[in-house]
Amino acid sequence: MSSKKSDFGLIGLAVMGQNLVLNVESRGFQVSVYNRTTDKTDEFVAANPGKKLVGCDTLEAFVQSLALPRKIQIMVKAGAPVDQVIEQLIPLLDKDDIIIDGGNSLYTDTERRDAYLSSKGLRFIGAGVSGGEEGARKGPAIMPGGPASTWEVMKPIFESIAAKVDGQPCVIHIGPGGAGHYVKMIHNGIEYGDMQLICEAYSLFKAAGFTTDEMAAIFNEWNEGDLQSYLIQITGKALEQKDPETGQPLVELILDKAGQKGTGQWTLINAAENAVVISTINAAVEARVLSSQKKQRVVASQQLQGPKPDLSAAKKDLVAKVHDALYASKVISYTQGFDLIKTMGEKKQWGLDFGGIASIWRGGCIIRARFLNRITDAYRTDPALVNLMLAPFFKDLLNQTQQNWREVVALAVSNGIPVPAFSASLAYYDSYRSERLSANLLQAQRDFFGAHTYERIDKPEGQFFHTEWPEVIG
Ligand SMILES: NC(=O)C1=CN([C@@H]2O[C@H](COP(=O)(O)OP(=O)(O)OC[C@H]3O[C@@H](n4cnc5c(N)ncnc54)[C@H](OP(=O)(O)O)[C@@H]3O)[C@@H](O)[C@H]2O)C=CC1
Ligand SMILES: O=C(CO)[C@H](O)[C@H](O)COP(=O)(O)O
Repeated sequence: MSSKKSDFGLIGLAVMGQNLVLNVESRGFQVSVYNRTTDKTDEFVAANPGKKLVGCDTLEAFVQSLALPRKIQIMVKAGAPVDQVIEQLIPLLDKDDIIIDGGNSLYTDTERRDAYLSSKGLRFIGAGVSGGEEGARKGPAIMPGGPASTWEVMKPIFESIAAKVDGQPCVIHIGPGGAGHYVKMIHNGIEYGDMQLICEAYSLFKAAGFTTDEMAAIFNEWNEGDLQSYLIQITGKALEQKDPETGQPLVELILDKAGQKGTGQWTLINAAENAVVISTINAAVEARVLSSQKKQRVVASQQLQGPKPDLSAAKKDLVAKVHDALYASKVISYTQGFDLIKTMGEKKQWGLDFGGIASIWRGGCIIRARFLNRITDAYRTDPALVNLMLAPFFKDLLNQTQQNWREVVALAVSNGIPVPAFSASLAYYDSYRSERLSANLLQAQRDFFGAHTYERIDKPEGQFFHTEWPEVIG
């Protein structure tokens, strides 16, 4: 073991932890590592000879191997394991040591841990990390939350390991307390939306008779244009992949039951609590839920009738139309995600920098995409922007794409092809741009059955009226 104290320590050597350690080490730092199952520590260190790694079989040895103030990142399963590791660390640490939780923790857990560790004289950063295995190794996007003074201590390491776009590291101090994990949660919600929109494009192409290789070529081409993004890129690559056993496109052999670990659902709960509409993300989460009910769907497919999907007649223009439907729906999804971030940021007084958040998502993370430059510009031009759709670039884009977007949704609906995220996005757009909705009738209904009162268009706002409606129960 090196006699020099390590610059950084990491607990939790699963896929993310291992790759982050290699990333930090590659930037010139010595890193101590610990994993509950100690064989994994030994295997990891043995698999990486010649690197500045210090493998530790006990937490005591791990803590003692670190330079003061200690900087310890936890990369274990989110939830109770994080609390367990923290409890084990507390008696071993000195005042002002820093614990960083880099997992997908719920932001309210982060707030609780922040207050608890602060009461023990320790410093805490809750940092969302995105980029998967490859991002962790080569440069993730990092969303750290916690005291600004603690961020300053961590900044050199975080900035050196983060992805770079235009020379800028994909990490900024998001805000105090749980702000970092909150923004990571919304990132994941948006990730769900992006993925579902791509899957809806795929289902339309399938119904039009495109082969898997043709679809791969479409996504590869889209990745050269406005839709350029990591998720479009990997979709093209995934569609190209052949199953070694059968030679068939692998994607067509994968069971259509989506998994989820919970960050999308947390986003929905938070949106409901804050009365913010995130219908595209909502549709994406619910699409995963319905997909997972495979047995029920198989039974229903034999009992519930609908049109037989056939878009072959529309095949010629379909690629351009679906491109626009996807692009417009994606704008809506980010509009809703940023609306939620803005609402919570204001409620919690986090002082969030929306342009900065969009800018660090341009690299390293799963939702990295060319069009995040446009969101960055929109918020840098007008940090108080009420709704992203109203920024000049997005307003024009939605005007230009909407005819194709409407045609795609109409085509899907008339062919019985579920496009919940495309259609929810379009409904949001049409609702938001409606000067008058049907809520006048809804208010009448509320007043009718519950004397809930209503306002009138011909009287000042804030005056409430009640009508003695006719009795309907004899
Ligand atoms: N995988 C991904 O692409 C991404 C994951 N994340 C998040 O990063 C974190 C780590 O993810 P990932 O690398 O996938 O690993 P996992 O979420 O699969 O967690 C496995 C690690 O947690 C450790 N662990 C589990 N329970 C305990 C416990 N009670 N005490 C101590 N250690 C425990 C395991 O140790 P042992 O070996 O002993 O079982 C192992 O090191 C998670 O919060 C995840 O949500 C974030 C971005 C992307
Ligand atoms: O955090 C991530 C990327 O940023 C993970 O990849 C994400 O947790 C995957 O979520 P799910 O398993 O729910 O699809």
